Amino acid sequence: MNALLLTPPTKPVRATVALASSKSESNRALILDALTGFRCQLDNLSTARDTQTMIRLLRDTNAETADVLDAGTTMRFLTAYFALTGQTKIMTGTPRMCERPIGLLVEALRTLGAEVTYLGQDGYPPLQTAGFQSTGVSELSIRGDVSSQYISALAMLAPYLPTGLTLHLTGTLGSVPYMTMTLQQMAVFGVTPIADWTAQTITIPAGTYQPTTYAIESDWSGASYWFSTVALADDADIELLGLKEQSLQGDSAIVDIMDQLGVQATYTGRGFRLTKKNAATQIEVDFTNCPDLAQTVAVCCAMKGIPATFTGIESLKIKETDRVVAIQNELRKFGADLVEVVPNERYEVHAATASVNSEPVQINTYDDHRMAMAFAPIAMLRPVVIEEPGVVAKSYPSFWEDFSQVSVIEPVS
Ligand SMILES: O=C(O)C1=C[C@@H](OP(=O)(O)O)[C@@H](O)[C@H](O)C1
Ligand SMILES: C=C(OP(=O)(O)O)C(=O)O
Repeated sequence: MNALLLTPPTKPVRATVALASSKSESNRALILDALTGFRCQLDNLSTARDTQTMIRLLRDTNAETADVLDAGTTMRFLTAYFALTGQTKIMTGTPRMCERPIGLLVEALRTLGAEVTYLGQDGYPPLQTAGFQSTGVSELSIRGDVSSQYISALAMLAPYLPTGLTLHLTGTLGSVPYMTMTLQQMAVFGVTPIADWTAQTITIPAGTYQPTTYAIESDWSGASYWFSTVALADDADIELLGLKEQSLQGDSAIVDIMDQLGVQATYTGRGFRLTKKNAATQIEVDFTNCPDLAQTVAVCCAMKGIPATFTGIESLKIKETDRVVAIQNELRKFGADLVEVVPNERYEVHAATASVNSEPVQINTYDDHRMAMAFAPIAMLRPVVIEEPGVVAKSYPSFWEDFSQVSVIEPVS
């Protein structure tokens, strides 16, 4: 087995980290650029595999098949792109990707006039797009409580429909900042949608994106592991480069969450400096709008011994793995847990009980980059072995190189 042993620092933690840039912002910018005929200048595109896959698949116009691997945004955004631009393409991905639902998006694309056929199980990839003939539909309803990626995908393509599109979102909305990010990026590229979050409608006018220059910000989801590192270390001072004071990314919510877990974040003009402060004795967090932070915060609370109540984590079950189960399995190795107290609604994080100076604990990563990165900060307290560490390539390929600034890392078999 391929694994890394991470051991606790022997001196105060000091680091300056050039974070990976946001794969979410990058993947939107790439779709918008493609719709201008690739005439934009995109700066600081992410090195994340999800973004590199998007670049490759957009360029490879003659290929019959687009294999997105495990990239959710790439699957959802490209399905809408190929379907509504009338291209014939087989969309597929890893076995897990073929278990992640796409039925709501396909239904919407068919309503608009796209020909989409499932090649395996209905509602899931693989599928084939094969032409577009507008039905003239200019309004549709879609659930907003499964994945915001379906809505972002439709919104980005909507200006190219004959009369634009009004989306009526039903149910309790999740991941709203990701939709806002989409709409704000569309506006930068020259088409401005109007969202009414109370009425749960988004109106996108017909139009065309204009060539522009766009610079991608560093990734706040990737920043979260550094906040947790500071929260768990005895003495830490870390600067994260490339983050903006006002971000498009909802995961910048990590600043307020970690403020309660003992991390002071101060804007430096080129990013954020993280230092230590007093922590709360218990916390309550709703992850509806920032689901990718749940693993980071669960591990941090458990290891700091701060009891926490979590809501808004239902969508974790349909991500790279069932993240609720994965967190539970791995936290239990430390005597901690994530306990479902109200089914599908409310969870409690129970603190770790395992003593700190014992043998390394082996962490399974479930083909999920965030499992590897969320559990790594435990190395501030005790040795851990992270299995299949290469999973980080999905969003943050240089994570281990960066983490070697704060922990001794050695390969083990
Ligand atoms: O649009 C995006 O870039 C994303 C939206 C979120 O997914 P859901 O909308 O499925 O929650 C998030 O978890 C994912 O990592 C990236
Ligand atoms: C859920 C994630 O990504 P995606 O849905 O794009 O695969 C993630 O990066 O945590």
